[in-house]
Amino acid sequence: MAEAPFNKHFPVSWEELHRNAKALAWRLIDRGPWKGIIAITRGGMVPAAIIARELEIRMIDTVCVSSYDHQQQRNATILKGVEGANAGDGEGWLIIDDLVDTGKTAEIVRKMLPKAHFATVYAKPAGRPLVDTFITEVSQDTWIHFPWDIELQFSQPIAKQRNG
Ligand SMILES: O=P(O)(O)OC[C@H]1O[C@H](OP(=O)(O)OP(=O)(O)O)[C@H](O)[C@@H]1O
Ligand SMILES: O=c1[nH]c(=O)c2nc[nH]c2[nH]1
Ligand SMILES: [Mg+2]
Repeated sequence: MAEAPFNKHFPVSWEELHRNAKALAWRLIDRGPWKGIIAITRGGMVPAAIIARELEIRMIDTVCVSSYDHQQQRNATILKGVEGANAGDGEGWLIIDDLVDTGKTAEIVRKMLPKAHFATVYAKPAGRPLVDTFITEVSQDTWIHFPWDIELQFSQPIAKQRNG
């Protein structure tokens, strides 16, 4: 697939992620009770852990999907489904991911668990219709940099970045 043009960059700190995942937990608590959480690996595991702590959910399983090599999207591969969780059609279950971008990953997981509630911390417009609950929307040409993918380093002044 062609490289997506990500013109904007949206770095997220651990504190921001924690705060936003907690905000998501606040939105989800009244929609429960939940039978358990299905985290979409790997990005979904971090918000899933925070939400599980806040909602006192101890039943957690994973769906293992891989679809990006950094910013390059390729065909999604399902490495593991949810056989262990006995989640049936997903009724009463919460699916957690860090974000929806094109919505490809969400589409695949929704097919596995059509009645589950799909929640993410971030959403881009193309994926937004596939999510039941999210916290922050960013534009489609924005790349979100999660805290586990980045480290502190020198940053060019904006003027230099714009002048090339
Ligand atoms: O809406 P989409 O276009 O499908 O993109 C969203 C998915 O892409 C990222 O996962 P990725 O496949 O990069 O794997 P990772 O979570 O292991 O980093 C992200 O964590 C979402 O799961
Ligand atoms: O770290 C990430 N940031 C993103 O914006 C994104 N979109 C798809 N997959 C992604 N991973
Ligand atoms: Mg992911």
